[in-house]
This record gives sequence, C-alpha cells and structure tokens, in this order.
Amino acid sequence: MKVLEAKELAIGYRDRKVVEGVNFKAFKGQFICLLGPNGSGKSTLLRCLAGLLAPQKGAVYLKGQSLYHFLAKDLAKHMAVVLTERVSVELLRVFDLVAMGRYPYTGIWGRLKEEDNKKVWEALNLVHAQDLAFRYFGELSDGEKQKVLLARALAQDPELIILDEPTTHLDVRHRLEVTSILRHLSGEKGITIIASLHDLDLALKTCELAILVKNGKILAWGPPEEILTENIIAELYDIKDACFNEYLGSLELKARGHPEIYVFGGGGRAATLYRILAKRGFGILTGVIHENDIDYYIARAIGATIISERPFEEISLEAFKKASKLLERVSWVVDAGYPVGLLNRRNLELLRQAVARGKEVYTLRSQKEAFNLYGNLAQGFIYCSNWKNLIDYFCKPQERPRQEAWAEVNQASPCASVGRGRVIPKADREEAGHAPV
Ligand SMILES: Nc1ncnc2c1ncn2[C@@H]1O[C@H](COP(=O)(O)OP(=O)(O)OP(=O)(O)O)[C@@H](O)[C@H]1O
Repeated sequence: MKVLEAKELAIGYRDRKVVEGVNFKAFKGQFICLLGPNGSGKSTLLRCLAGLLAPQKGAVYLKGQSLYHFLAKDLAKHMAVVLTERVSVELLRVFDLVAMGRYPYTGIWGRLKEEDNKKVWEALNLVHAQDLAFRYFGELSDGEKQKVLLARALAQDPELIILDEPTTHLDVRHRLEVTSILRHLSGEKGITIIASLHDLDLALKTCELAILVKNGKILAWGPPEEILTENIIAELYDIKDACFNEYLGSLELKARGHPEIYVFGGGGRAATLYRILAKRGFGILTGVIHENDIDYYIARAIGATIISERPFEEISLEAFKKASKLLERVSWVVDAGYPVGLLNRRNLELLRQAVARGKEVYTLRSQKEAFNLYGNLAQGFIYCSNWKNLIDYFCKPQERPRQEAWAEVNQASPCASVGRGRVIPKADREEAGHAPV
C-alpha cells in the first residue's frame, strides 16, 4: 500500500532552490533513508515531506491525497515528525511529553482517557523507556531523549514517521538500540519510516530504500545493497582518501603512504594489520590472496596494491610472477601467519625469494610453525608476538633488534632449544612489555 508519494518536487527557501526533481513512493512498512553530505538538503526535503515547508514546485501525496488538504490534527493521526531542532520541554516529565503525542485524539482540554494512557505506556514500552516515565526530559542523556521523542511520535499512532538524523550524537549502544527499534517499527508494526542518516553502515543494515541527495539533485535511489557502491559513495561525499567497501559496509582509509610494506595475507589473518598499517601511513602491497578472502575485501577497500587469484584456484604462474615483481619494490615483508594449503603454497616460494633478495621478513607465526613451514630459512625472520609488537618496530626503527644483537641473542636465547631464529632480544621485549616469543 502506497503511503507517501513525492512528485516532481522542487524545494528550497524563498527563491533559492535546494533540491529539485524529487520523485519517489514510500510503501507501508518501508524503511527509507536519505543520505548525502552536510548541506545537501536532507532536512529541507524531510520538512517538505512532513508538510512543514511548502514545495516550490510539485506536490506530496499522503495516501493519495495532497498533503496540504489535511487539517493539522488529521495529519498528525497519520504522520509523526521527529526533527533535530532542540525541544524546549526540559521541565516536562517524560510521561507528559509522550502524552502530548495523543493530542490528535484528545478533546480541546487535552484530557487523557484510559485508552490514551494505555497508548502512552505502549509507546514507552516499544522504545524500552518505561523506567524513564517520571524523570524530567531535561535530565536525560541524548540517547534517552531520542527514545522519548520516538515514543511521543509513536503515541500519535502514525502510519508514517519522519526523522531527521535519529542516530546522530548517540553512542554505539544507543545507536544500535534506536536503529533496531526503528527496524522493529517498520518490519513488525508496518510503520513507514523516512529518516536522514549519516551512517552508511546502518543504512546498509536497516533500510530497504536509500535516496542519495547531492548538489541539489537525487544522485541515485534504490535498495542500499544495489546502489551503495564504492564509486557512488566516493562521488556522493567527494571522498578521495578513503574507500567504501560495499561488501563489508565500511569505510577504510587508503593505504597509499611510504614506506611500502609487502604483506603475505589470507584467511583473514591480515585484515587488522592492513587497517593498522594504513592508519599509520604505510603503503601496502599484498598477495597472493584469493578473491573470496576477507583479506582481499579489506585490502581492496583500503586501496592496497593487490595480487590476487580467482577463488578456489591454485596460485597461477602469472600471479606468482606479478607478486615476485612487486616484492622487489619493498624492503620490509610481513608474513601475517596466513594458513597454508594446496592452493596458496606458491606464497612460500615467494617468501623464500624475498629472503634471498635480502628483505627483512617479519612474521606473526611462532618460531616452531615458521621452522616447520620454511625450514632453515626461518632463521632470518624477525618474530613478533602480535601486531602491536610489529607496528612498534616499523614506527620506532631504533627499537628494532640489530643484526649483531640477533646473533648474540641466538646464542644465548631462551629459544636456544630451537637453535636459531632472529628473535627480538629478551631485554627489549620485556622493556616494551612484549610477551615472550
Ligand atoms: N531556514 C533556512 N533558510 C534558508 N536556507 C536554509 C534554511 N535551512 C537550511 N537552509 C540551507 O539549505 C541547504 C540545505 O540544508 P539542509 O539542512 O536541508 O541540509 P542537510 O542535508 O540536512 O545538512 P546536514 O547533513 O548538515 O544536516 C543549506 O545550504 C542550508 O544552508
């Protein structure tokens, strides 16, 4: 069932146009979000859809009737609006504030009947705010206030709720709580929700339809899974230093810094490391990873240079050669401790090449595992117990163990039973709070 429709809408203030060419339909129980940069016109559009701002052109229809034919009280029975403007009801108790949502149903004195009281409690229950009922609104946190304003909207018993940035200023818990309440209202209660959001991740996870507003126009609209692509997000927000990964729903900083580090990843072992290296300004080269691997998605999102292989295929000679060439560019190589199987065994050979070419190899594997995989070659590795350890050595080269120190350590090392391995000197490790290798 069609609840709201915007036809050829042009909106703005006085003779200034903010957005034009707006056409869309909202159906029963749909959760629609407006996304766009600051100042693109999301709030203006919401105000117009709520009947608070007359359009410069076109019209808005509520259940097939022009919005402007509704009396305010009748409109409030169909539609509730939660805007970001500060609500000056600080001295009101929560119950009384939510009860104000019943005004379309009460008489001129606003006296609440049994049914109204029931609806107010129901609304408070729906947003999990019963325990706030007798607190003053002004005393509440932003997250609690948002829930109470939502309860007031629900008390109107509307078919449609329009919200301006309902999750802004909320911490992670409240953001998730408010979002899951909204999803429940649309999914279970069949209430249509139209909200402006700044959170792409939430838009992907909660909305059925996204409308992207940019430069006075609708840049795109459709299911977020289809339209929120890397390119469209870069265009929408003019992003150059980060990438949106549509599969993971996350924005990642691009890893195009210096010096460059080659990371052997796979099986999700390198995902955290990629992000941390990118955050610290290193350039990342990585491979050979399979194109269905979580590491591949993260590496792509951060704009790393990747040598990849098709899913479930053995690393081809072609990919091997490309990776081998790429390895020439770096001085530092990291073995992220990826699982080795039949399909990616060629990575072992690549790492051998790196050692032969005199690259410094850092590994997150245990010495035992490294010796099992690489044999005597593992003598030349630098063992790091975790990624923090590793990053410390990249960011503070003066703390890196020197060649001579490694030789000394190897002779008197607690790892002497293994008999070899360029381990981080024990004294250094303890000083830096590192776990024993
Ligand atoms: N009352 C007003 N009178 C005149 N211009 C206004 C008014 N309110 C907003 N604008 C202008 O309209 C444009 C769109 O503003 P709007 O608040 O709709 O954007 P927005 O996408 O909601 O931004 P944000 O994400 O920052 O909240 C801006 O250029 C803004 O300066």
